[in-house]
Order: sequence, then structure tokens, then C-alpha cells
Amino acid sequence: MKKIGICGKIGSGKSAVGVLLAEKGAFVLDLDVEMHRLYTESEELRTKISERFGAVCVQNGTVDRAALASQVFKDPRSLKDLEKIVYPMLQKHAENKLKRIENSENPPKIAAVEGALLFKWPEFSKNLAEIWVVQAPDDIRLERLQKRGLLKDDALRRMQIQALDPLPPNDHYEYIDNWGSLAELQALVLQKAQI
Ligand SMILES: CC(C)(COP(=O)(O)OP(=O)(O)OC[C@H]1O[C@@H](n2cnc3c(N)ncnc32)[C@H](O)[C@@H]1O)[C@@H](O)C(=O)NCCC(=O)NCCS
Ligand SMILES: Nc1ncnc2c1ncn2[C@@H]1O[C@H](COP(=O)(O)OP(=O)(O)OP(=O)(O)O)[C@@H](O)[C@H]1O
Repeated sequence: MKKIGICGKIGSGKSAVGVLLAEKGAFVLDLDVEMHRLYTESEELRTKISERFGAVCVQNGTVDRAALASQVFKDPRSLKDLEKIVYPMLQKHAENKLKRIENSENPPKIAAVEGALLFKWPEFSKNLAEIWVVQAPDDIRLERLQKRGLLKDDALRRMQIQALDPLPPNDHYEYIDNWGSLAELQALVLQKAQI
């Protein structure tokens, strides 16, 4: 089983790449989705979020993501605090899931972990054979995000905060330019994955 990472800025098309790989039989782990799951599953995590960001961020047995987003994406220091709380748990959770898939009876040829900020976790990403970097210009990403339903100001705030973390050099990057059609993206993905 070849383990790859899919990273890239918000709206670049990581999930679109993930869907194309999954259609070809790959196992795809979306870290955004896993994070949301942990917010519901872990009371310990909710307590830590409530202590740092206020009880307003925990509602009905889960984290109120809109309330949390409104705090952390306008302030890099708050975002760092959130990352310190969530990353150790998210990383362990993702590694356990990958291990389970790898040790299953019929492991897939490819397991992909999708996360905008994978490159910020060297201890995790060092175990990936390749890191795919999905990229598209800012104006196209903004347009896509608005079409997906994100408010323009929210999208811009996330784009601005991500610009503070440029991609560090790494020999394992494979770039995927996603500013054409979905059909063009599909052709690129199939060629890169050799599936
Ligand atoms: C702040 C939260 C609650 C907002 O939830 P929401 O449902 O609105 O967004 P969602 O989780 O679907 O993320 C959408 C996109 O926002 C961007 N984003 C999320 N977290 C971060 C971050 N820490 N830094 C920069 N951008 C981020 C990414 O491009 C991501 O794909 C949530 O994003 C969160 O818990 N973030 C911290 C965990 C994290 O860093 N996840 C990314 C793992 S690679
Ligand atoms: N080549 C493309 N042509 C047209 N629409 C696209 C293309 N690639 C992605 N999209 C659309 O753009 C939106 C953003 O793409 P996607 O959700 O895959 O980005 P992402 O990088 O996963 O974003 P996030 O960081 O929020 O998770 C989606 O609605 C997706 O369907």
C-alpha cells in the first residue's frame, strides 16, 4: 500500500482529487472530516476547546465550528493554540486508521491522506511516499469557495492566514495544477497515480 498526502490551499481542489482517487479504489482519509468526527467523539477535546475558546464554542455535544472559526481565522495566535490542542489527537487518529487499513485483508494500492496543512507535520508526512500539492490561483479558489457556499470574507480570512505558512522545501512534492476543467484534473490524477 502506497501512502500519499494531498495538501494545498483552501479551495485548490484537494477533495476533488480525493474523490477521483477513491473512484479508482484508493482509501482516502479527509483530515477535515476526521477532525469534525473527533469534535463529536471526544469529550476531552471539547473540554479543552471550551477552556481555551469559551463555552460558546461547544454546543449539543460537539464543537460549534462556525463559532470557533470566527475566533481562530482572524487571529494567528488563537489558531496556533487550536492547532496545539487538536494536532496530537488528529495525528494519532489518522495513523491508527492508516495502520488498520494497511493490515486489513485486502489493502488498497493507494491510501491518501488529505489535509491542507499536512506539510506542517514533518513527523507524520515523513511516512508518506509522496506529497501531492494541489494548486490554483487565488481568484479561482475564491470563486470556487463562494460557489461552495463560503462567505467571501470567511474565505478571504482563511486564504490570508494560510499565506503565513508557505510550503517548506521537500523532495517528495508532486504538483497538480488545478485551474482547468474537472476532466483535465481527472487526467492528471490518473496519470500521477498510475491507476
Ligand atoms: C476551525 C474549524 C473548526 C472550522 O471548521 P469548518 O467546518 O468551518 O472548516 P473545515 O474544518 O471544513 O476546514 C475547511 C478548510 O479550512 C482551512 N483550515 C482548517 N483549519 C485550518 C488551519 N488550522 N489553518 C489554516 N487553514 C485551515 C483548510 O483549508 C480546510 O480545508 C476547523 O477547520 C478546525 O478544527 N481546524 C483545526 C484543525 C486543522 O488544522 N485542520 C486541518 C488539518 S490539515
Ligand atoms: N477543476 C475544477 N473545475 C471546477 N470546479 C472545481 C475544480 N476543482 C475543484 N472544483 C470545485 O471547487 C470547490 C473547491 O474544491 P475542493 O472542495 O476540492 O477544494 P479543497 O482544496 O478540498 O478545499 P478545502 O481546503 O476547503 O477542503 C468544490 O466545490 C469543487 O467541486
